[in-house]
Amino acid sequence: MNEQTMTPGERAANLKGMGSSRKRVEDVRFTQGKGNYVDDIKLDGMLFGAFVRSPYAHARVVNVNKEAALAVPGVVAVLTAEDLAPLGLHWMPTLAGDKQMVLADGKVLFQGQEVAYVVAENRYIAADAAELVEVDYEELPVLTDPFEALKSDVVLREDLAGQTEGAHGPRKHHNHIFTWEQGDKDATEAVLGEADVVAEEMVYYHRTHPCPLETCGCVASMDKVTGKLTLYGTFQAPHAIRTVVSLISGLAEHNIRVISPDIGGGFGNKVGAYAGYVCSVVASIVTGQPVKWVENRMENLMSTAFARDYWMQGKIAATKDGKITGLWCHTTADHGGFDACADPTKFPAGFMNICTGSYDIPTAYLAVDGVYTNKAPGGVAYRCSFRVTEAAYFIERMIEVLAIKLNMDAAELRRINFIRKDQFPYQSALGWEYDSGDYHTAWDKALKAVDYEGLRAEQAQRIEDFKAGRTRKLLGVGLTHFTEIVGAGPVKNCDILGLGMFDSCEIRIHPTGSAIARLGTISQGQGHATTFAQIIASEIGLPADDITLEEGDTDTAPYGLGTYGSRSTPVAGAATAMAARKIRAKAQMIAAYLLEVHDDDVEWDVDRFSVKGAPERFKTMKEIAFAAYNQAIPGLEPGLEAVSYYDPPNMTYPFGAYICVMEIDVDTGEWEVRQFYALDDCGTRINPMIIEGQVHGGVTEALAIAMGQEIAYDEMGNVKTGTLMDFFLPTAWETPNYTTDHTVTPSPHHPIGAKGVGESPNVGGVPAFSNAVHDAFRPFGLVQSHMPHDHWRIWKIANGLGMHG
Ligand code: PCD
Ligand SMILES: [Cu+]
Repeated sequence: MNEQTMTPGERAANLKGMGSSRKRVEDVRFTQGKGNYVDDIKLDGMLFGAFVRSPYAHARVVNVNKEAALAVPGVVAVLTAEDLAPLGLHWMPTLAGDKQMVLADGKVLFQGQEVAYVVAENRYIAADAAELVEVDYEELPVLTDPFEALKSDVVLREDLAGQTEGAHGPRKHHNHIFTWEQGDKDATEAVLGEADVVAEEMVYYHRTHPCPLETCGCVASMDKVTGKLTLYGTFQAPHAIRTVVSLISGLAEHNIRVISPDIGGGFGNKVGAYAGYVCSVVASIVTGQPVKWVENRMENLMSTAFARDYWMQGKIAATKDGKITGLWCHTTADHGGFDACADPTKFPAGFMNICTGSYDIPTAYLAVDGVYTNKAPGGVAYRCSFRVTEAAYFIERMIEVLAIKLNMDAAELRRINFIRKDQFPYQSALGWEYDSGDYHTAWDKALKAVDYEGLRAEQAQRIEDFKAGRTRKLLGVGLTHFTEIVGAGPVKNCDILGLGMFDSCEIRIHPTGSAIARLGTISQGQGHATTFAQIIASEIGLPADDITLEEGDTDTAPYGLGTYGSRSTPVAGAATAMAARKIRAKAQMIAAYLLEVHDDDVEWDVDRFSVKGAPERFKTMKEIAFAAYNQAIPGLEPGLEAVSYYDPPNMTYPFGAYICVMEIDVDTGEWEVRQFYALDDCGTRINPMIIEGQVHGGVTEALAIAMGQEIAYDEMGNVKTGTLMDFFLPTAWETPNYTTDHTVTPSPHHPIGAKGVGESPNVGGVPAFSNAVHDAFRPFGLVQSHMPHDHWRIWKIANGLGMHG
């Protein structure tokens, strides 16, 4: 084949552009063990830092004695709040505008809180010496229940005592953080008062943890000669970290270089700033040597950002034939000892106001109260963007509860309430403008794929058999139709610490027709090097294999807000397409010059510009690239590169229909997923194989959360699930087979029509699994029970329903 004879289709396939299941280019390195993670970084004279952490959930720190630790050979320094205070570094601002102690100053608020930081020649000495730091604690009463906390006389945050205004408005109580209200309270209450039917329920989404394979860590290296600080770390938002480090340390931002090397899974855990980063930076400045800090698994589970812990009281109103007329929700959000949620500033409960879901609900009201307790701070993500998982779980449970009350089929109840295709762009009662959707088509496709009618018939037979004593197993059909909101976001309403949430891409085409692109985002396993090259390949006609992608080095990448909230495709993906289009526009002028025709007389054709009406006269992108560096073209600068900073006009609203078929043994509480069907609509699909991988991963995490995973505390505030012996991570053994499917409803405002997908499977998966458990017991009277649905809890449901004789 040569360039003259190849058909446009063949030339397009050669590019491996959008729509191709191009193999992940990252994996050649990863599968050979050649990844380069933070812990692989070894610098000359590097020291190691380890924390002394509080064993108590609430206690006064009366005294810290470092002497024994300092006497250990190889120990270089032991830092406490007292050492940091004169530098103003004993606290740091959280992403939610709260004040978090870097090292405990007089008091600890959760088990595992950082009290002292030991710096030593290696990790072993640091750990041994940390054990020798003597801390005198005076125990205080512990509050682990947010409802109790709001009533208690015990003041958790003494530093805020008497402060009636918080970062998000007035505080009602000394353990209260904020109240956030959306929608129309009076109108919603009026609707509830007049409705034919109102279903009411408390929906609890337990506390869990992203638990990436690689824990959090960093290496701080202060070069005293150049005055430059290099900070390597597991950062999902490297540029934001650079700005934060500059603001809190006083170092000029141009003297800080932040590098995120390979990241072994982020899942939201690596968005925030941790005490370990600050202490490592200080230690490197003080000692003049590089300092590494890497958490162990227990530290990661106990002290870094948790997810969820939302108590959602709901009321849903409907006519007697099932048309929903109103939704009311009051959420009590347990934020732990500091408010460290990673939400855009104006959204203290994230995008929880997407809780009207996929339904056309005319009137709604949402209030969220954030509360301090003696638990670890965080409250970020874990495949949910900003509290979207909680919102989807809430509405998908409320729909089921309403179906019970109406004695209706839950699939039909959804169908009659879906936002119709012709209603998009749809204005929701809680303030969002959904960009596009076609819920009915997706729903019908899903029900048909699993033979929904057949399943219900089988279930009816099973119930009969169970009642007649012929089986001890129940069958549950878990339905979910979710609507996600990703791509934060428009600078007009989304910022983190004042930084607008745009994103960026810079592309440079080399003379020989290959390229490098740099983005403000950072892959943690999503495969950006593969997919973003595909966008460029389609846009400018150079093979994806000839495009290098680089992320995560703030000295080279354009400023961006990072990767979380499935924002990379909606925001940086859009920037990538826009930058590529700038290049194509310049290429058009170069081509016209070379072909000696007017700019308007050439047209784009896959990988080249050809003369209109004379397709045999053309210049390929490769030829154009060379010309850009080799010819003096009148009126044009040499070179071929472009940068785009993209501020999206709106979020994108991916959606999906998930169905889980589950068998449950009422005597043992054991469950088995017989079938799991996941239909996702993320608009234009860049790489179908990567999407499928994202869905497999996200549904598996959903299985974990719904069926067993929990960060549980006892009444003393001890973390009961601080190891992987107790914290459920599914292995291949527990993971069922998934069937993936899709529809394509492009985003009307995104340059290539793509929406995010990474979070969707978790948002949709959790309610699908949970609804399956509930559905199995529905015929026997179960309305609502709390996750995680481990064997013991399922057994208790069966027992409570009198099924054990
Ligand atoms: N339409 C479409 C979309 C998408 N895609 C693809 O897919 C992926 C994803 O994307 P997105 O959705 O946009 O997202 P991003 O931003 O990138 O990412 C993020 C996400 O992602 C996920 N996934 C994953 N994977 C892995 N492997 N690892 C990890 O870590 C992770 N994480 C998780 C999470 S959690 Mo957050 O942070 O919580 O908020 S959020 C999140 C990429 O590659 C892309 O390109 C395609 O293809 N197409
Ligand atoms: Cu999230």
